[in-house]
Amino acid sequence: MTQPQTLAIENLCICARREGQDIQLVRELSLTLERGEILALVGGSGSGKSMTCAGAQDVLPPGVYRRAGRVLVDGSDVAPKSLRGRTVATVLQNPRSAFNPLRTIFDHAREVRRVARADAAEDRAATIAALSDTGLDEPERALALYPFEMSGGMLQRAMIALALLSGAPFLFADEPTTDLDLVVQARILDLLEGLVANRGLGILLVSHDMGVVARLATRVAVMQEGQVVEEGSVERIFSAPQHAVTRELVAAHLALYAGESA
Ligand SMILES: Nc1ncnc2c1ncn2[C@@H]1O[C@H](COP(=O)(O)OP(=O)(O)OP(=O)(O)O)[C@@H](O)[C@H]1O
Repeated sequence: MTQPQTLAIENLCICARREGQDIQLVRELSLTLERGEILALVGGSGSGKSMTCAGAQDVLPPGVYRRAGRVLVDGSDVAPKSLRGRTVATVLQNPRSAFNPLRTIFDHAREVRRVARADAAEDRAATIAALSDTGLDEPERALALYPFEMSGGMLQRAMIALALLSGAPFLFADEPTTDLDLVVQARILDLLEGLVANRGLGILLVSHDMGVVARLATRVAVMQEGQVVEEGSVERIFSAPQHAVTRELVAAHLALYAGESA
């Protein structure tokens, strides 16, 4: 089966019901993600980045709903919830909260492979291979570990391994390095970069860290109040930002960078 090359979100509108009124959290948002690229979604806190990722897969929190919008894979309409774990894998900010504390890493891996309809007889070998691909030490031993027995960096690698096991061609990575120390952060970024280069994954990277964006992204989409206000290549966004929000984000990054190198 050939893998899809393009994932498009069109005209996504997400609302929350508050005191009998609809509040728009994401407004007419459209984005296209290609295999082999990292599209960074940036913007201030509350601008709608996480809701966009959740809404595109219909995994919205209670009280929040998708009022409009469609998702297309290689130009064909698909049901957003059908993307989960098959076309799109997700890596979240706090890996500890994403794992079931009562289940081992292998239990999680088996569940991912079940959703991906993979051959159960190969679960163990495939899981060891995926854990090893993420650079986790002693992958065989990691199979039997519970989340509380692992560090944040190990868990983030395990979460990325689960994403690989799903075989999904696209990855939504929502602040994947925010809770990690700088050394582990750099290793996880290297790992994500490698997955794009070696496996041709397409990554939607949600980040508030413009340093991470400058290092990893191919393109950047900037959000404000639920809308994409600017989109362009990473070079153009940093060299000639057009929108006030983009200019602010770039200026804040450059000020920090100047401070660090002083
Ligand atoms: N469970 C919820 N119910 C209703 N509104 C919510 C809920 N969670 C978030 N929101 C609102 O949705 C809007 C978008 O939030 P979202 O989490 O997508 O922002 P974000 O850009 O990812 O921010 P951050 O960088 O802080 O994670 C915000 O106004 C937020 O207050």
